[in-house]
Amino acid sequence: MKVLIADAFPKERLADLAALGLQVDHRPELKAQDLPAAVGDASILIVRSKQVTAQVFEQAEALSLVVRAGAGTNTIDVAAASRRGVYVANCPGQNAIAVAELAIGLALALDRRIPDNVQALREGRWDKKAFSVARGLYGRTFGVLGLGAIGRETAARAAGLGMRVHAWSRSLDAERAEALGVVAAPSPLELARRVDVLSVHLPLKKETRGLVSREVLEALRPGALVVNTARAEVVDQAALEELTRAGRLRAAADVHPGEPEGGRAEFRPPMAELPGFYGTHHIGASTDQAQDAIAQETVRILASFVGKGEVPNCVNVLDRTPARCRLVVRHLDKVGVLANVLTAVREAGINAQQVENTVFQEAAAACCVIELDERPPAEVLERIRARRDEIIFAEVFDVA
Ligand SMILES: NC(=O)c1ccc[n+]([C@@H]2O[C@H](COP(=O)([O-])OP(=O)(O)OC[C@H]3O[C@@H](n4cnc5c(N)ncnc54)[C@H](O)[C@@H]3O)[C@@H](O)[C@H]2O)c1
Ligand SMILES: O=C(O)CC[C@@H](O)C(=O)O
Repeated sequence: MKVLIADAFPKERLADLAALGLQVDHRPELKAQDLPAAVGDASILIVRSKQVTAQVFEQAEALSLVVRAGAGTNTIDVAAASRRGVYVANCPGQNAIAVAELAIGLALALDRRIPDNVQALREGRWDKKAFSVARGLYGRTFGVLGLGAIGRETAARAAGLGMRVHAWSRSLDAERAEALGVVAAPSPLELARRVDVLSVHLPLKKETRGLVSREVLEALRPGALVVNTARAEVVDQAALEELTRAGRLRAAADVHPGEPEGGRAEFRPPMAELPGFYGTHHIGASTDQAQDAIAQETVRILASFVGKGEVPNCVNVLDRTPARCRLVVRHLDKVGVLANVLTAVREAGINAQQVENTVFQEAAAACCVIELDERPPAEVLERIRARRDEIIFAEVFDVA
């Protein structure tokens, strides 16, 4: 089976992939626009931030699995993958510590203006007077937006600095907040009203695009710090720029609108030159520790896929099918029994969405649950039950 790796990948893990019997083609220099042609007859594609467009899924007929060697899957056209029955998996949590370390580093850098300090000395300017102005973080309030893997690691580190941590996450209740050592805010807006530092850790989805809106940013206290290591599009960039330019907020971001996909390019993010803004080069996940953890997880996903046909961390299978009812058939575990049941269903023009067969001890009997588009007419059920030499029980249940 062929694997194309279209981004950087640690050397030792390339050997692990080869040891799985995979034919590995490592081409980190590939551009996103070349991917549709480059995938060729590969069955598996591994990418970091490289865009995987619908065209890839339309052209690459052998493609079965795309692994995002990272967390966010917004760079992959997951809907197009789903239409072609291609699995998309990611490596959740594996780079969380690295990103949390950067988020905290950026908050500290903003408070003490560390990059400007360094820059001034590089230019031969001693300015203890100007650089002695800082509020300090201890005892202040740190806001976490999105308490997933990175949000949780960031919250723990902010607490370690002696900060009071408040958080908003869509399913956060007071009990879970207490267990995580944070105070739950009922909305992003209310979180913004409470905090001195706002750190963004939400994935980019249609519901989160612009979630850190002008209203949320304006609700922050004057002089508050905003740190975005998630995705640029989650934050209203025009409002952030305006409020930073006005000196109302200070901001740091690891992610930028229209950032280049490769390692080196000419790029001037619109806010890069503002004195109250620090930008880094989308390096949140770029520590040796994180990259090795990601690569090991990628190897685990591929080992499971080639060994068992199972895809860990798959992000594009439905949790629940659109089925309206469930046909439950207990039957003798013999050749052709399920084919007979499915034939009866098919001849009624009903689509089977999902089929799961579990076998009783001693493998003499089994139970098959078939999720169906619609309720089969009574005569179909009678036809199935009529095969008394193989069917023990058959009934239809509505899916609640
Ligand atoms: N700067 C970097 O290098 C870097 C590295 C890794 C991840 N990231 C970004 O950080 C994001 C978060 O990563 P993570 O590992 O914490 O992911 P995660 O899946 O563990 O956490 C995401 C959080 O967002 C919440 N969420 C998901 N969909 C939502 C929605 N529609 N509305 C509101 N909340 C929603 C989830 O409940 C969860 O709490 C990634 O999606 C990625 O965009 C950036
Ligand atoms: O691979 C990278 O460098 C970035 C990864 C990061 O954005 C992620 O979502 O995991």
